[in-house]
Amino acid sequence: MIKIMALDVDGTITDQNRIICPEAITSIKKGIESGLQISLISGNVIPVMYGLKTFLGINAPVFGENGGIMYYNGSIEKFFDKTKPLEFLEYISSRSLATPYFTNQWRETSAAFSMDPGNEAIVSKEAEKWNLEIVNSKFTWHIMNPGQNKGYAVEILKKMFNANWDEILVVGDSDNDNAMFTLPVKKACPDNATDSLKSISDYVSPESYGYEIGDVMAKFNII
Ligand SMILES: O=C(O)COP(=O)(O)O
Repeated sequence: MIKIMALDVDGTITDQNRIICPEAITSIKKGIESGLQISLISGNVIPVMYGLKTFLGINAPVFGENGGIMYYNGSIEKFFDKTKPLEFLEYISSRSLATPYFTNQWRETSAAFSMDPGNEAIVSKEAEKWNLEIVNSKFTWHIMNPGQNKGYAVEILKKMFNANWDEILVVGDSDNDNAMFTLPVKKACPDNATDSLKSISDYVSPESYGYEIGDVMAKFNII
């Protein structure tokens, strides 16, 4: 039986323009009413996650910056530091390889940027030299510390709610969701997910951009 459902945000409960899907909100509400713990794990910043948790009535902790920071029970917990990601961002920006993203003013554990697709290989190589990780959410590139990823957040949820791996269901659509899909949890994705996530999912919904949430819940006998 599924006890915890961890959802990515952008592209999973929203469309390509980040507009939240009303059907996803309804499904989340039904899931919570049926006794499920629902968490959101995003690359986005913690003030946004705090807003989503508050206004959608999310009951479990929410995570920002790909698992680097958590909001729960009125407090924020930071698991990583932003010093090195910011130094790296300064370095690649000074070489005109990247443009810092305005949301960095609210980031506490990582840094975000945009870049020309032609720069991806060189920036990845540089990040490796700096012992940092870069990942793309399809919306933003993120610079993170080693071990900072959405899988780290799922492990925190597992401990917090004393769940077995097979009692956790993750749903995501893009590369920054890979780390939670490599855990021995149940995995589902919308039809708009990357081929790599689809290939390792237990269930690929025919629905996309938030419409899959209700379908996935029905598939796993949640609602
Ligand atoms: O990169 C972002 O800000 C959003 O990322 P998400 O797909 O993890 O929600």
